Amino acid sequence: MTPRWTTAVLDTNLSGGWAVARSPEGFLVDDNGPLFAREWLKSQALPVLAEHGIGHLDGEPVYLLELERSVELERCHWQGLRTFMLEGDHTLYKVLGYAAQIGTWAREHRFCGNCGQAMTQVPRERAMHCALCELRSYPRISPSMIVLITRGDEVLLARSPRFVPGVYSTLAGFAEPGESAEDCLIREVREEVQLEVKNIEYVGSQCWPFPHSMMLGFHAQYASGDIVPQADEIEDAQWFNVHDLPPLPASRSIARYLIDLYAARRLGLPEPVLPG
Ligand SMILES: NC(=O)C1=CN([C@@H]2O[C@H](COP(=O)(O)OP(=O)(O)OC[C@H]3O[C@@H](n4cnc5c(N)ncnc54)[C@H](O)[C@@H]3O)[C@@H](O)[C@H]2O)C=CC1
Ligand SMILES: [Mg+2]
Ligand SMILES: [Zn+2]
Repeated sequence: MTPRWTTAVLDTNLSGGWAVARSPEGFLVDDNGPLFAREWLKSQALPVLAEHGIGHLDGEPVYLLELERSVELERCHWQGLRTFMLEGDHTLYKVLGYAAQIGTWAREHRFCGNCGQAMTQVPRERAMHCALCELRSYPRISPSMIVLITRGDEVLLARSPRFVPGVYSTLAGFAEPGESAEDCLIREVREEVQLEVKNIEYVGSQCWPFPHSMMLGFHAQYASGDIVPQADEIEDAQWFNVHDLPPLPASRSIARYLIDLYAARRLGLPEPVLPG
């Protein structure tokens, strides 16, 4: 089956296609959603910082207008990426997630980090280029480990003070330079709950464009130790029985998938599908 959405570096000098507009307040939306006829959108005198050709949706070219600030447009409002993740068409969320990552990265690489000159978009490649010192900057992706630790029928779930009240999730953390995925996982688990784990197994991954994480999902078994939650980062951490789980993260998150997958296997239920 041909995928509905494929990324590409499109020539912004060509006309036509769809466009999405993004400001610090999210994506512009009208009654038909966030996709607008590009020529119409470009005629709206928006404060465009940069335009990026980002790919094809159902065969049609899609562009991003990255705006300096949000503006009022009749019958339109602004909607954050998280809302698109939580509800609505998953393919559209993938388009917007990609657009958000490209928009953020290009915005944050307008000037060369090496010599300070203004950078320009490279034609036909997703890169920013400095003509003075030849530095090329590519989109930033931050690998993060996420792990479900289990002990028989029990799973270890924790709360960050940033979570919605009541919700518990798996442990996660960013890789540091010099670490393997496993090193990172072991360090994060020690830092956040002071436990040791064994039999680490890779399960699957997910792009998490908030703002540029690549989630690498693992399952690990409890080896030793007593839970000691990390001050400030972890508000509470507990063992929960798979028959009696607390409120869990959003269904499209890999955190939820890791929990649902383990629970399904323990309870002999059909396995969930990893949301991309
Ligand atoms: N898709 C999913 O199911 C889930 C995704 N996540 C994501 O995983 C990521 C890591 O989770 P946390 O527990 O918040 O991370 P963490 O345990 O590493 O702590 C966050 C801290 O790391 C630092 N940090 C921020 N960006 C960084 C970067 N790019 N590289 C290195 N350090 C950085 C900051 O000091 C920040 O306060 C976050 O982006 C979070 O949104 C977390 C849980 C579930
Ligand atoms: Mg963490
Ligand atoms: Zn430079």
